[in-house]
Amino acid sequence: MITMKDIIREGNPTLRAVAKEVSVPLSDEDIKLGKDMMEFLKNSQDPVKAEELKLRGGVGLAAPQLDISKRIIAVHVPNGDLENPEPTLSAVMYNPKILSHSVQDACLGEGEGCLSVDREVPGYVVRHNKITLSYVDATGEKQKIRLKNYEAIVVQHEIDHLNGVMFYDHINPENPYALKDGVLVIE
Ligand SMILES: CNC(=O)c1cccc(C)c1Nc1nc(N2CCN(c3ccccc3Cl)CC2)nc(N2CSC[C@H]2C(=O)NC)n1
Ligand code: NI
Repeated sequence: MITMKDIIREGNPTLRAVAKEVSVPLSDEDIKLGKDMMEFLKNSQDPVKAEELKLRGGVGLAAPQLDISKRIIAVHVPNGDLENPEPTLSAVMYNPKILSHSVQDACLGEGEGCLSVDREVPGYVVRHNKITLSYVDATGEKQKIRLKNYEAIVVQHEIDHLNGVMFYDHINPENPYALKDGVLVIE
């Protein structure tokens, strides 16, 4: 089971490497890794398990954060409405690729956090508001989906990890809260 000790932190060169595509059909090893990554996210969002295992909450995780330089991400975005247990997006994505995106940009009003960054880095992380994404799912099927707003932000953050990009690379050093006209701020 994955816990915080398995997650590498800034300074580890794997976080700055470009990860390798996984071969399809998926190996048993890559399928198990995807399952373990998804289990970590669910545990991290469970108050009892997160406390027990001392996990930081996350809605996304990329294999390079486990010192595994493979193009695998897991995302598990709970529904904002606590009454509704259905997540708005839950998937393990192999070889995810952004095919196209909106002109419209967006950012999280509260900035972004990362399980591999043990510090607050304030500022707007401007990303595409909408993306069209292809990936191979855990059954080996090719998928093509469209995402927007928070889900799109999370997936872009995790795909950045596959390309050695950290969220704060996108923050304007002169003015971390500078925003061009028309950027959607997502609260
Ligand atoms: C500096 N200010 C901030 O971090 C920040 C501050 C306030 C609000 C937001 C919205 C912020 N931003 C931010 N908050 C999150 N979480 C909110 C808490 N949540 C969570 C925590 C515990 C249980 C269940 C859950 Cl659901 C887990 C997810 N996650 C991300 N990111 C950036 S994209 C990948 C994603 C990620 O999983 N990071 C580890 N950013
Ligand atoms: Ni991250």
